[in-house]
Amino acid sequence: LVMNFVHSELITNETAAREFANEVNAGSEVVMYNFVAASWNYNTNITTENQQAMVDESLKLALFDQAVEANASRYDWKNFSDTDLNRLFSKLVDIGTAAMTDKVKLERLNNIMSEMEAIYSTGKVCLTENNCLPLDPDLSRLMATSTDYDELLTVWKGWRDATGAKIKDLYKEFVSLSNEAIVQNGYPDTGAYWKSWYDTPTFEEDLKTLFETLKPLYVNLHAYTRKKLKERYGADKFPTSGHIPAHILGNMWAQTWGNLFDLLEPYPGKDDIDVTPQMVQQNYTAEKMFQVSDEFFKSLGLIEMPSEFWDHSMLKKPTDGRDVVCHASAWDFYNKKDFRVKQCTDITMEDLITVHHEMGHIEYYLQYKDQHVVYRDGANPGFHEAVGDVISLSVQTPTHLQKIGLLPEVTNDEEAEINFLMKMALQKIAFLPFGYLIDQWRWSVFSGETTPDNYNQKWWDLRCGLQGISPPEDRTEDDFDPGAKFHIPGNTPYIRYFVSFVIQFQFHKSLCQAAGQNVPLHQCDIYQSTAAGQKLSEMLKLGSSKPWPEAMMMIAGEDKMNAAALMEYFQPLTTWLIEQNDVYKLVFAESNP
Ligand SMILES: CC(=O)N[C@@H](CC(=O)O)C(=O)NC[C@H](CC1(C(=O)N[C@@H](Cc2ccc(O)cc2)C(=O)O)CCCC1)C(=O)O
Ligand SMILES: [Zn+2]
Repeated sequence: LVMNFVHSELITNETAAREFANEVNAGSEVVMYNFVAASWNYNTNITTENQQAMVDESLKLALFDQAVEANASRYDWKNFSDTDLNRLFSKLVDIGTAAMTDKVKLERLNNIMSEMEAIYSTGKVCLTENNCLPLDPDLSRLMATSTDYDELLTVWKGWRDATGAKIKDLYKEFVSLSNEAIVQNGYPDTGAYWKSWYDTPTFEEDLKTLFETLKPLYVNLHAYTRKKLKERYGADKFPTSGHIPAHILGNMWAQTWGNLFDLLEPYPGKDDIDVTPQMVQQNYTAEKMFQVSDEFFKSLGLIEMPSEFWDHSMLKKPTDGRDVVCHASAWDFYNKKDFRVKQCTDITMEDLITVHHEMGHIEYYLQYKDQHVVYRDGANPGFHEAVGDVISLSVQTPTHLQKIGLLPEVTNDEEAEINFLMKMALQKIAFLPFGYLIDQWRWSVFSGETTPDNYNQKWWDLRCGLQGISPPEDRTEDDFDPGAKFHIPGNTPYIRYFVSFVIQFQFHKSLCQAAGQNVPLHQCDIYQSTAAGQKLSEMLKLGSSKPWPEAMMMIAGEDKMNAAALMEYFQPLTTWLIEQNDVYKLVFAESNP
């Protein structure tokens, strides 16, 4: 067969192009539904046949994407006069790792990813011969409540032996296959592709500026926390570097420190703003927690959860012995009808916050469901992470908790205010270096700057240098501590959370103004404000159809990420902490753990 390549001219007809895009949309909804449904089945029932079915669907999706890219490339889309059509086509041809033409390698890549996720999600730590505990809820509860230094160390180390160490070799292969695929999509490495979603040439500098701006708040909180932890565990347990051992912060990864509130509460004996006891006492169920959240969204005039959500979500850990991915997640089935949350919900305030976070994703899906499939995304990934957290900034205020019957009475004095801000800081400020460093590590791995023989060293350089957290016992390159954090085996990018933790305060400030709330930012509750809801939904409906600075301008009145709103929110606590910390600087010794 003589292959005669006809140098067909690029198609310039934009009406034909729009027609093509509409056909792709219809096709995408079917192929995406099949892939998401297969992923859902695997995540809610980890079996080899469900794993294979998911891999099969991801290969079909990749082939579909390759065909779309090939056909879209026949259009002269870069020169379209219709800027929206240009934007749409730029997304049609940008298919990520699906660009891998070698089917064997593409199948291997997908198999590795599902294998890493299975190892992580079925990981257990055996405290005694026949007492092996999973992360959710057992190990998480232990890390949150134990004050036994050695017990915490056993769990901390055990989790990393059961997950990270077992994932290391798979991850090396994953990195090279992912990079090989992404090069075929026109990017130098996977990290470059992930950063392209923010479409900002100064993105990394902007992030560094934000981090440096916020670092003093973190240093003060870190110094105060370390002082209190030394009182609890003894100063001899702390390295001379000024770092805090990683296993005593109330969380498996020391990413948020809210579970230390009992120790760190500045003025004990005030209102019990950790409403977990009230939730338990009022027989809260997982369902009830989601109904409380749904009611808040409805109060803003936003879209309520459809019946499919209630019929098909998995709102608590199954009791039939199935292995599931317990890590909470929200799901868009791309058929404009099916939207679900999968969460092994615990009856705690921490999980009530997570409920709102997941419902924020669902609200975004609902708001942009009539967009073209390629536009059914956040304006940038940070936007998607911010929606639920913005709502929960209002929900967590003592006045709101009182409105929904979880706080009997609210004391309005300086000390109660500092207590509240401390609780919020342990959730938001403590997180900032962690949210920042995960993809600093990953981008360096994808770019080749960090090679497999120093994966762990680089991880701890960042953990010590940026977070002031050090390993409670020696680590080697036989360990793979990044692999003990869901998003690494799960291959979920992470800088989106750092972005979210900054912009959610910009959104909050702007929605509070729209709601006519003339109170200090940390006391604002936008509950029942349809004006705030209107402003939020206008932005959400866009999905990713416009560059994110336009969406940012719509909702926040400025087109850049800006730490000012976060700093304004925490200002009273910042002042208090400086007084408490005898204003001494904290120096994290650079690289050595
Ligand atoms: C199909 C799919 O994957 N869907 C995506 C959504 C989408 O992309 O459409 C999704 O559901 N991703 C799961 C992920 C879950 C959580 C998470 O991982 N959080 C980070 C960081 C953090 C910590 C504190 C906090 O308050 C907010 C964030 C962590 O726990 O380290 C767990 C608890 C909260 C959010 C999520 O919802 O973002
Ligand atoms: Zn999220």
